[in-house]
Amino acid sequence: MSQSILEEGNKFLLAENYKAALSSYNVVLSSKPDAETQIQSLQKRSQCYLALGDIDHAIEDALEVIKSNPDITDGYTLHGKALTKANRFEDALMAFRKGLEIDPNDKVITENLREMQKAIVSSYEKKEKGKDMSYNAVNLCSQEPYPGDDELAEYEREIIELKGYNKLPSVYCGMPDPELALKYLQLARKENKAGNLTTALKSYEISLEKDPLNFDTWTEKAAILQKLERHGDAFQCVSAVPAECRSADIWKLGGSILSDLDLPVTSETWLRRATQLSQRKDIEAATLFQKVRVHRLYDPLTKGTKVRIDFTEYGRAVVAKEDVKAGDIIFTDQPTVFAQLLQNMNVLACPNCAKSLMSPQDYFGAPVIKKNKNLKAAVDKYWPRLSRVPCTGCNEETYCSEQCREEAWNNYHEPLCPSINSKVHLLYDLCKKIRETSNSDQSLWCGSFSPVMMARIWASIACHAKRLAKESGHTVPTQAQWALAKTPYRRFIAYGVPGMGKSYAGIYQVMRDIFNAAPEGMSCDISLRDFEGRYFQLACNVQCFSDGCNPLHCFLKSIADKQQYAHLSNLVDPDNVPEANFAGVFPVQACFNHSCANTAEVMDGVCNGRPGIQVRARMDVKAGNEIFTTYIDTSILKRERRALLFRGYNFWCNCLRCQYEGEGPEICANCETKAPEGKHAKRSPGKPDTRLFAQNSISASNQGLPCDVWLYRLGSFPDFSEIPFFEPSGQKELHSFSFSFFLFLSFSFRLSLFFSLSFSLAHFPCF
Ligand SMILES: C[S@@+](CC[C@H](N)C(=O)[O-])C[C@H]1O[C@@H](n2cnc3c(N)ncnc32)[C@H](O)[C@@H]1O
Repeated sequence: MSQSILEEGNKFLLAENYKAALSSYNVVLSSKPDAETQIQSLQKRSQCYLALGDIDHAIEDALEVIKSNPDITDGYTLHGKALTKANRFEDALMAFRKGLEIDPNDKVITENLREMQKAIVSSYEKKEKGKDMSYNAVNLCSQEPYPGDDELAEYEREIIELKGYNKLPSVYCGMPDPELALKYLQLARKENKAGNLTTALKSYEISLEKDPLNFDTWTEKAAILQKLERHGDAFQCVSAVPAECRSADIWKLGGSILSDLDLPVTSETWLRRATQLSQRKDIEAATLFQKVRVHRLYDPLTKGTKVRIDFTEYGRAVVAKEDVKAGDIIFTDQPTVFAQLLQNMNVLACPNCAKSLMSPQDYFGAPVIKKNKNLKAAVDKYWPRLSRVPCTGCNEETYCSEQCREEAWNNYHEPLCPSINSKVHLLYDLCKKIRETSNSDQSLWCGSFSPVMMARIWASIACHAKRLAKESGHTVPTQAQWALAKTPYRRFIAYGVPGMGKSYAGIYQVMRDIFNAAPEGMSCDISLRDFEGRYFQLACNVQCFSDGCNPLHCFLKSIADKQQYAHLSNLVDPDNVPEANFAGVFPVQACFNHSCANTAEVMDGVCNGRPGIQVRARMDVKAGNEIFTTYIDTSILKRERRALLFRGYNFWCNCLRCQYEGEGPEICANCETKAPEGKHAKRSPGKPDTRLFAQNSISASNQGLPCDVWLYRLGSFPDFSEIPFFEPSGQKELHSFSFSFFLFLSFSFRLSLFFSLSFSLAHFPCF
């Protein structure tokens, strides 16, 4: 009976009569059919719901199918399709992934992934095209004094006194003669305009002798002196204008001169005043403020490297201090905070310095070593000697040395050690739970958002604050000491959608519980805003890394020239080496802006003898030019790149390459006409930056060719001039690249995040 109704339903479904089909499947399912019929009906009913736009029910049925038969791909395909329809792309991706784990060659899933990709892009294009959601860096960056600035300002005041910068300049005051003063002022301006600075200066001086109360003259003279690099004298001139009479422009000039005098905190005070007086309209003053701040905070970090940090329209930016050659290591960087990804927690590594602690048994397996005498001899001799030093209070952390144990204790572990904090087990339980479950949210936390990483941020702040309190003879830190302890994290931008913390209420609660229960002097109450801010800091800045020189690498290197052990390297599958991967935030590297034609790349590296990252130039960069890395896989199409960057990082990319490329391989970059079938540009999927689509009528017409010739270029960005023209092949492999660029599977890219799709972004300035 139910079989015949099922067949009837199938006929309706085939005829796209979804309502009738739905009724048939309802009848079948209410008749308690056998397991096979039930699965089939649920599957078909889910399809009907989907076609009728009842996505919730479609999802419900898909989940039932998965529950009844988790080992076939059908349920996951349906689930993924329904989630795609609901615009829940991350969840859909997870569902399809699970299906592909069962059958990596499932063509239906692959096709659905392509459909989903198109849906993502068009949903963005529809909603967002033309809107510039990128933040206005100058307006959003705070001008609040930095913790500890009071002391620095006092120190700078002493220098100003000592050097006499604030002394009133001596002026010979004869008989006041405002008319003559004006004449000389006009003359001075003329000379200044003509570039005769010294003559102009003389005229300003005479003008001031005749009218010493003309503040414009003082200001203009100061500007000339600044140009002549007589910064001390220049500051004396702006100081000659009483504070209450200073215009926004005078404050700005003074701020700029103070910056030249290397008195950044006082310079910031003057520039802050200029910004306030102009009611934040003077972008130049506000930008200069951020430039001064960025230099004072970052110069110590970039000392001895080929780069400096500057402030541009996109906020902080990495700029070449000197000419950089392709292949140069530009700098190395050490994480401010990091944690091992939960995904590979089974690979032992030092939680304090990220050094791999893998033993030969972990790599080869004890039985293999026991059986293979040669291997045993080699590992006995050449495997690096590693210590495993456990925490004395708990079983959660094992370090590579006593030094790391001590450092970890002082820097973050004390408030996170179960022997000290009765609530910390909540964190470890949470991690365990996340590793065991695998819905998309949880997977995110398994990656860059390891809750351990979040906990470590507050733990390191708490340890730092307690240390500062101790140094001042107290047990509980003051507000100022807490603020000072937070300063290392101010380097990381926090940009995202307020309110997201509620989606992770459980994780937030665990953080609160832990830090409320932390030992005296370390306990703090984490507000929801604080939680969100830290979360977005990770979202915008986190970078993956691992020990690039792990014991296996060292071992293989040591035996490389030993004839008798040469064959042992065959025992290692280079694609399957267990690796302890970490997510960290790196202060200098976090200043890199993105370009789809990135001039530098981030790699595993060694910094101060510890695992960290190194940044290598991909091409020559001239001194003074900004250096860019990429946040995503750049081998994908412009449309997808832009959608991805918007989704993950909240900006529409407008890099050189995006400007150069057309809207797609089927659209003319100049006139936006759609190319006919067979005339689409050829791409080479998965090959970053080797083939660039640049089918454009400008180039075509430059060559004297009409727009409808449909040419495209092949070559290496950005050397356009050298790129020859080729005839299109008509190949339509537009979407055949792998989906692995989604989420953070590729460690050479930043860990891109996918859930801050929003239209109400906010900056968290004090983070
Ligand atoms: C890791 S930060 C890069 C440094 C950042 N400029 C800062 O001040 O901290 C990432 C953020 O920089 C901005 N950004 C980076 N590259 C950009 C680009 N090409 N265009 C616009 N904004 C960009 C975006 O707001 C992004 O979320």
